[in-house]
Amino acid sequence: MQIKKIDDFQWLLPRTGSMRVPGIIYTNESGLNAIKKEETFKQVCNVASLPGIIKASMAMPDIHWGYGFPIGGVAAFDWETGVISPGGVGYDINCGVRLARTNLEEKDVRPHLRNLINALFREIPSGIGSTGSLKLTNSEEKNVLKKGSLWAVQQGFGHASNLERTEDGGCMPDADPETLSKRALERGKKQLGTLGSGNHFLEVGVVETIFDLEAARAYGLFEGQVTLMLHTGSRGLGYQVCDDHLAMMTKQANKLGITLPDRQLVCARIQSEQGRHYLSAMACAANYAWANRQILMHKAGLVLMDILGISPNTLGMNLVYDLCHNIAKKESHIIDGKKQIVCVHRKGATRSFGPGHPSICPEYRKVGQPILIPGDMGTASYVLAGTQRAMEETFGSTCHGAGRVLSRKAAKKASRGRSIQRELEDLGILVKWTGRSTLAEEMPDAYKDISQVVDIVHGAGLSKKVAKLRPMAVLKG
Ligand SMILES: Nc1nc2c(ncn2[C@@H]2O[C@H](COP(=O)(O)O)[C@@H](O)[C@H]2O)c(=O)[nH]1
Ligand SMILES: [Mn+2]
Ligand SMILES: [Mn+2]
Repeated sequence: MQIKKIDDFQWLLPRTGSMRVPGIIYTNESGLNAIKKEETFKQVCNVASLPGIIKASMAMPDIHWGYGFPIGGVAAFDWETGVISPGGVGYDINCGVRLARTNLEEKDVRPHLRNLINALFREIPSGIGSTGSLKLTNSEEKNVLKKGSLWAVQQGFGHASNLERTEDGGCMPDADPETLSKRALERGKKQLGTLGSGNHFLEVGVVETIFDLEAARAYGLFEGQVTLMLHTGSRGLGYQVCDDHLAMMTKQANKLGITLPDRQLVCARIQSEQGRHYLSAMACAANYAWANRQILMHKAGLVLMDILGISPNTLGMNLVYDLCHNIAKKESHIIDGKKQIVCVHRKGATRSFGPGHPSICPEYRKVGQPILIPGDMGTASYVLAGTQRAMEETFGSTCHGAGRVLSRKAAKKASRGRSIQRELEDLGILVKWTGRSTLAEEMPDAYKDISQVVDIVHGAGLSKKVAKLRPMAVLKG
């Protein structure tokens, strides 16, 4: 497959065959070598062949293979003529990250760390298929699906001020619970307030370095500060929505009038009944995920206060931001000098809206929206800020994590004969986990070097480095 260097951070996959637009990969020379080129480039090119795609099929430096669309992929489709694809959103609809800051410093927490991680492990249900203490009635579940984070706040989980620090206020419009299958609703009733499995985590961290003082001040971050980072999504409900709609769209794939290069790219016109049906169900799952993260972060704050024996004022917990990295959104962007309404698919990619964007809350608007980039449980995570350049080049998007370099199977093999827990403890990081293979599959070597990935999006101007966080204690699914 042909690839041409555009500059130090951008590579072009020129149009060939059925591609309607070119592919663009954001990475550098060494990042390019780390990508499994055949399978991932092919996925970028396949996405470029879908109807209504605008500008380019893009990939961020954390790119790796995904179902149909690559993880780390960004693609925008014209709202009138384009398509929506469940594989372009992913199975875990609105999987995302939220970060809370506290008034505490490492020295306040370090002596209690073992008790803290044990208590978090007790209080936050985790693992595949885990169920929570919240058992929803049918009508309560429908309210969750319609209201998202607001529902959680109304039940006493967190504060109303959290909403404006959540992407889209923690609620996508047009969420109609009647679009969900019985099975999806059934799965959702028992799983609200649970972390999930494997890659999902709750992490106690500390701000190690500040790169951009003005943005860090706006976000309320300072060196030595203790933070809580949460990564989870819409659990079995979101999975079921994706699965249901893949099956429905596959049945009616002939309606699209094109031959798909890969069956996993199955999609529907945005302006079709099927397209609208999926978007409404996706919005329900997105709202469920926001409520889930709102509940879990509140619970984590209660555990911190209990273990440290401190008051809410001493803890001073405040949401920095909450973002989704598996979503399709109706957005307005300037394309070739003209405003255009598009459906931006970000699958393993994060919104990166720059300074002045009206959707950013007033405290952050001057510096751009916060972006939360988890790395891995043994290295680091980053806080970045959105940029104008991202608005111009990538429909306001950047990377979402380090991205895997080892498959789960390869990671398990590479961990044989090692104690990942001990390796992490030697670095001062405590870890508790639920799944039998989680620690091996999720070990730091399974992921790309987060600092390199972040240096690429910073160098490419898609987002700006604000702060680096170091993990202290990690709860994994
Ligand atoms: N700080 C931590 N980051 C982690 C951990 N496990 C995974 N990760 C990073 O999160 C992203 C999430 O990507 P997804 O596609 O799996 O949703 C992943 O790429 C890693 O970089 C962790 O325990 N702590
Ligand atoms: Mn997820
Ligand atoms: Mn995720």
